[in-house]
Amino acid sequence: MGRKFFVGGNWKCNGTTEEVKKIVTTLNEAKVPGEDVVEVVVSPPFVFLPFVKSLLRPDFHVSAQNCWVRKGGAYTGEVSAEMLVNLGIPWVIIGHSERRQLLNESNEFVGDKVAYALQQGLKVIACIGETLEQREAGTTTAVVAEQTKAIAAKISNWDNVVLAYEPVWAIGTGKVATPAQAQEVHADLRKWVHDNVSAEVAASVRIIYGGSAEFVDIINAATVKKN
Ligand SMILES: O=C[C@H](O)COP(=O)(O)O
Repeated sequence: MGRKFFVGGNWKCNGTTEEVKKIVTTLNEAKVPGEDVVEVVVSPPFVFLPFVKSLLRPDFHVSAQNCWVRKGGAYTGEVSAEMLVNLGIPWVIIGHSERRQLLNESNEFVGDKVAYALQQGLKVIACIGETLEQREAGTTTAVVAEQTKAIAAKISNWDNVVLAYEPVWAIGTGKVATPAQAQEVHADLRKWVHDNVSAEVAASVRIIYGGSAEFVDIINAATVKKN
């Protein structure tokens, strides 16, 4: 069977109760293929998670944007994987470039977080991606391989992992990666997983593009082409 499509929305540190309500109302009215074809996951800030979960249609799911690296305890300001499980939150984003860059989360720390979240029963959207400097230096493949290696070193079961390729130069910059650029890195990544994890995981793991994207009106594009 082919890999199921995956669509995610990271709301980052944005929103008010009113805005969240509006977005969820819009999402609830959206027409999408069934859950057997595409998984739809939205990732509001922690404080809105239970609220969004309670309003969101049941075929769409919620994700946290982060969680603590180990069991909860005296870690002021943190939210543990156990708490997310307790709230019925199925997904968590780990290793987003904003956390890697602004909060100095290292590859190793991200690997530990992914492993701990998976152990607790969460599904993980693990983010990787290169900076503009790294791309221009021709090290994109090596950088994403190194980031993936740090995760692979800590986990043995990839069933609940989605790899999100998020080029840092195409996040909040107004720049977007072309489909060909994203596809090239995805292919390299899948090859890395094949050679370093297993052929089975390489065939089954979902790799998604998570940088900014250009809106393409497929229906209009098809009409123009037809005419
Ligand atoms: O997690 C999503 C990416 O960081 C894309 O963010 P952006 O659409 O704000 O550039």
